[in-house]
Amino acid sequence: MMNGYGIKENGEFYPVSLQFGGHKLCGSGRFSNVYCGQMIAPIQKEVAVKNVWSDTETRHLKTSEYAEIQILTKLFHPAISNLLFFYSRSANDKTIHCLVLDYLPNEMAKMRDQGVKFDVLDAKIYTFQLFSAIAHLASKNIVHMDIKPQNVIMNRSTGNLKLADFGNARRLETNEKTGGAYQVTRFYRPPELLFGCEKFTPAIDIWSATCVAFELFANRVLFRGKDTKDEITLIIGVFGYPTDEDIKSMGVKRPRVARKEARGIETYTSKMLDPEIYDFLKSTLKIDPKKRKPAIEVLKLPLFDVIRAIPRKKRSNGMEIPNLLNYTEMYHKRESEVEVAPVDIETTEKAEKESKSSSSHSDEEDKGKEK
Ligand SMILES: Nc1ncnc2c1ncn2[C@@H]1O[C@H](COP(=O)(O)OP(=O)(O)OP(=O)(O)O)[C@@H](O)[C@H]1O
Repeated sequence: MMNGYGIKENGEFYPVSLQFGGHKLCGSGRFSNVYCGQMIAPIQKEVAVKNVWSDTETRHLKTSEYAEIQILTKLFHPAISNLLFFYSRSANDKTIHCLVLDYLPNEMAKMRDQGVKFDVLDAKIYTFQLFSAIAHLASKNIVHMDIKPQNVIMNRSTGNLKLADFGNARRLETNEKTGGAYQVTRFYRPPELLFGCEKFTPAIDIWSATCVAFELFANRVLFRGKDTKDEITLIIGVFGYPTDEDIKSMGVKRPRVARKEARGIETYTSKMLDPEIYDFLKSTLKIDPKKRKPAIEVLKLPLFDVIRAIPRKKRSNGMEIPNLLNYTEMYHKRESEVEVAPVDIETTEKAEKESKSSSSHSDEEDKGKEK
């Protein structure tokens, strides 16, 4: 048993006892290990547990104050790997923040590396879910800031998708600066960040999600730049050198690369895709972030009519398209899945501090992950 917290509908935390069955390592990032396995109490569900080592900046924070938890508390949507519970534990005198998250078994990047190809219907289903997730983020004034195939998890059999890893996500109200060119993994980084813009906007996620969607439809990376300059050159080769209006809108200096004629996305991709897919790509891949179609509008495109069709179409594996009709709603209620036990928060926090290394996870495996 582990003392942790659940999240109420209004975002408040409540103390709860957590119990897990066996876990196995199912993914790792630079600063975390992710385990998947069965949760036994207070709900029975397959979950992912992300263990993040606190760094010098976050060492003094309580787990409830950790940024990724703060952001995930504000979100709840079927296309997001939602935060269900959290707890902390200690190992080697370090605090480990543990996030209990919705789990799906297939990571998009791993499938791509294994040579899995998606048919057009599945690519539409996954793209729809990805954009419904970022529409939800935009409705909460949150930008993910690292949308890429490594952070997209799926269930290939049911056709469900969830956006994961909110470790870089930001809230727009904080008016923080992005740090420009080094935010968002290069292939998915929008032009304004490549040109040094320091403002966070939901349009950043629109560009990155469109690059991911292109991979679903075309089974290859859209802009595989070798470095920042090469990434800029590839983008300018397709869309042309930014106009004065674009530069003003982004609030950046003119990029120092050769001025090229725009080849257009169709020519660049050898006209390999259906016209309705190009209509989508052209509505979201705009140099000027203000001209990119917002996610909520993308969901209305004719490209996704097949998802709305009744009776629901069958996918190539014989299963029906998942019911995604309520995905366009921005408000999804957190189920109060758990009877709130009468435990007081102070006692739980004290018990947490005292329960060193009481988890079933191996501290050895988590070693070396300190930021
Ligand atoms: N909810 C989940 N369900 C299944 N697998 C997951 C889940 N969350 C994360 N993973 C897997 O674990 C990996 C690492 O998780 P995550 O990206 O959240 O860690 P990170 O330390 O923030 O990564 P990065 O180094 O990219 O910042 C993911 O690429 C994915 O394969």
